[in-house]
Amino acid sequence: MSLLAVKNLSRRFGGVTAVDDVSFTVGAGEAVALIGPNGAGKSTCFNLIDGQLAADTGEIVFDGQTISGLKPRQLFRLGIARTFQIATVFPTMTVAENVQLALLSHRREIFRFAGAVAKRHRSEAVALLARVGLADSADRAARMLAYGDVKRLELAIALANRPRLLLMDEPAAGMAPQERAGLVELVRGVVADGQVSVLFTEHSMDVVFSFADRVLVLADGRLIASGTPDEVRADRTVQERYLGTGPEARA
Ligand SMILES: Nc1ncnc2c1ncn2[C@@H]1O[C@H](COP(=O)(O)OP(=O)(O)OP(=O)(O)O)[C@@H](O)[C@H]1O
Repeated sequence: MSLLAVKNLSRRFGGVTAVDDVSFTVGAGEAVALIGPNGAGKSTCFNLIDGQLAADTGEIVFDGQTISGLKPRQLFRLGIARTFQIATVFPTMTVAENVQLALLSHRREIFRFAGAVAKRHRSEAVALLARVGLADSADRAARMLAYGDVKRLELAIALANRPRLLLMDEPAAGMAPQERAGLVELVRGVVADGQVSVLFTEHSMDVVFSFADRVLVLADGRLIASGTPDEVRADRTVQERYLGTGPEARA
């Protein structure tokens, strides 16, 4: 059974059909890329899946349960987490405290222990930081981190909530090629560990083709292709409508 099943999802904004009868699945332990040109409907799809937007029609099923209409916080509790293109961390807190805060939140202890973040769940936070290669930075202020490391911290924060599905908005945006490769390797490792599936949007084709098990291509709100990276790369429609005209094609 799929972990996530999106069925005939549609959402309009005035005269624009941002997502138009889109259906796809994400299996347990799978990394799936959702790609397409600007305005294709990728963010709207994410906003529908994580409950920020309501669909006009269609259904979203997570782990066998219909989740259409649930609020972001309820979905978060069910195990759907999201990282954003612009990383969201608390810059004046230490790297470890950022993760400790997420652990407090996950355990619903945030109101009881908010004043004592520095003490709670420290060793678990450091273990999560080690998983993303940031253990040595545990006691630095988050604002001191290089951009690529902020993205790693954001991943550790997301993992603190033990998600089963991680939605990643352009995880490699703004990164140098070497940082990108490091992040891909890291997230691949997390997926390979089991338990977490990833659905991500990305404009960097090197990330898409090195990371995704499967690729979904949107254009004008419609799913125009899906398949393995090789299948999608070879697809004439995708080449014409996206890859052939995208920035990567010109690079
Ligand atoms: N809140 C909104 N109000 C009106 N129109 C919207 C809104 N959100 C998205 N749209 C429109 O829906 C379409 C799909 O937008 P969306 O942001 O989902 O695309 P995208 O594939 O994520 O693009 P990008 O790669 O540029 O982030 C676009 O035409 C956009 O202008």
